[in-house]
Amino acid sequence: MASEKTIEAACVALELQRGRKSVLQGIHCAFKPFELTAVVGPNGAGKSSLLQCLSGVLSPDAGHVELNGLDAGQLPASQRARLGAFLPQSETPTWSLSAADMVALGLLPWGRLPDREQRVQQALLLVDAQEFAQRPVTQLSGGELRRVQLARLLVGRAPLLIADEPTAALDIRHQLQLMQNFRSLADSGKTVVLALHDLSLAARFCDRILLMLDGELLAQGTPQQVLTPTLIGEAYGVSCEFRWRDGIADFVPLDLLRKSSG
Ligand SMILES: Nc1ncnc2c1ncn2[C@@H]1O[C@H](COP(=O)(O)OP(=O)(O)OP(=O)(O)O)[C@@H](O)[C@H]1O
Repeated sequence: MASEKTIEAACVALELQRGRKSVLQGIHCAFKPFELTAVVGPNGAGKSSLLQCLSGVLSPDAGHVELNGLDAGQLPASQRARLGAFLPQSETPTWSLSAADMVALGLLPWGRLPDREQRVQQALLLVDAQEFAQRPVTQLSGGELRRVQLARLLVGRAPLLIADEPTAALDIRHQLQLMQNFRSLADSGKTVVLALHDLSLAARFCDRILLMLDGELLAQGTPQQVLTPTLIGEAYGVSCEFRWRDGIADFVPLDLLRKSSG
């Protein structure tokens, strides 16, 4: 199990309570090798909570996560870390370690690999952050730091990659580069799950979309099946149009359908 090259992850009847609020209800979904999945939905819909359960950061109150058919909650933490890597939505560094050292933290689950330095350099290159390698992470801009944190996610060997809003702080060039990287990683057999707010990027790069609303899965399927004006209207309360041109989706929000509650 520890040396799995590909992984199928599944959420089975997940329920999660945070404070007094039920934030995940009856979640059933599966994530497969070679697939890039976007989890989308309005603020507070439960995307981060779902990703935190999938990665093992949170334990669900009911239901479970399966990794290649085994209950992930029963696996030792070290083994689970080798199977799935997770980038949380936000994280403020408190030590002034170098960017290269921060990236190397992503290799901890594998011990001291002989090609450690090479892997760190390759991961920094993937996110265009080689020039920051020796800079203290406390002195980077928000987007620069995010790219270093993304390199830490990408540096390891885990077959499951989970990232919460990975494009949020990035400029458009680095957003595009990152989504191309995630696409290539999925094409090479990784199982990739991203929470995204950018529906154009989700439609263009992802195989599957999970649309969440109020802790439930409102819809799941291909971008064409899920990103429809009806479903987007129901989830976000906006009217919209998707324009497709040469496989590139352009999501255009048109107007508010109801007063936003968020
Ligand atoms: N630590 C917490 N304690 C209590 N409630 C929480 C906590 N974290 C999140 N929540 C609540 O859980 C619900 C789901 O939050 P979650 O962060 O999963 O949503 P999200 O879809 O990722 O939102 P966003 O798009 O704003 O990041 C929200 O109602 C939120 O207020």
